[in-house]
Amino acid sequence: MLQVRNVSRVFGQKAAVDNISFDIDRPAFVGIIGRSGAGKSTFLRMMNRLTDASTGQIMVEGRDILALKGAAARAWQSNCAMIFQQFNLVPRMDVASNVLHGILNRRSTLQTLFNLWPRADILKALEILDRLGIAEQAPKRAEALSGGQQQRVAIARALMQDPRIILADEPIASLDPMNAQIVMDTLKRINVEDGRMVIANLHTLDTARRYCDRVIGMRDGRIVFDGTPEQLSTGVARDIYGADDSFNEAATSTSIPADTAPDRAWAERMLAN
Ligand SMILES: Nc1ncnc2c1ncn2[C@@H]1O[C@H](COP(=O)(O)OP(=O)(O)OP(=O)(O)O)[C@@H](O)[C@H]1O
Repeated sequence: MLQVRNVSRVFGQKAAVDNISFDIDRPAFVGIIGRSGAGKSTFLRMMNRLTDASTGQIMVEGRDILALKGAAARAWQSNCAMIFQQFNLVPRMDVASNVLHGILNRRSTLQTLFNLWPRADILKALEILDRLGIAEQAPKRAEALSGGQQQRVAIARALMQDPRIILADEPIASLDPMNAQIVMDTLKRINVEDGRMVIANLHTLDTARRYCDRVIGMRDGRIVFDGTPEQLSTGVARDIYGADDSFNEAATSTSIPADTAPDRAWAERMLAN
């Protein structure tokens, strides 16, 4: 599905991402972990073409998406929607319009000017909000919602684009444990039920272990771990984070209660049904 080949991004003298390569061959839930400055955001931003790569290729269905220009690059961006730590909604705009903004680039200037949306698009937006459990929030201003609800609106906006891949840059870093769980559950559902690949930068080990099929560990721009959550031992984590023996996993925990979060066993049951 996706082949990352020798991708680097250099800022001045420093390689933020340093010659990384890996393949993802199915619509998996992939977590990227690493300490601050490891290069996680830069990688996601290159995938979404928000940042140019210095060298390398990212091949998707035989096309190097890093080489796409103009309309082709924009089409790729709507195929791999991105969600951010700070939600990036329009605060004073109502929730439904925020969701519809996911397809803003498909509208004419005139439609945009008069805020005209085809009925089918409005119904689709409401359907997505309903699926994510926040349909009743549709008329409210985005700024009136809790952080967890706002992140679900951002996910709804991403789904409006009907993307094959969802890139999530620290999607729960601003949320309390309960809302973090709701947002991670939502991303997992989309991954399992829709078969959309999710690549999420995560700053907590327990979340990566619980929700991901595969975890990639980055340190100083390089991949230093690529394996299953089971292989992500404390020793491996210590190495990824460049920590010493005093490394304490609890310091990277979201405190999502273990007995309530849907885990990979849950996802496997869903897939089996
Ligand atoms: N636009 C930029 N100009 C200069 N340096 C940058 C730029 N963007 C990122 N960097 C540098 O690249 C390195 C990697 O940053 P990046 O944001 O990708 O790391 P990260 O792992 O996502 O960290 P965090 O978890 O703090 O977001 C850092 O040293 C950062 O300062």
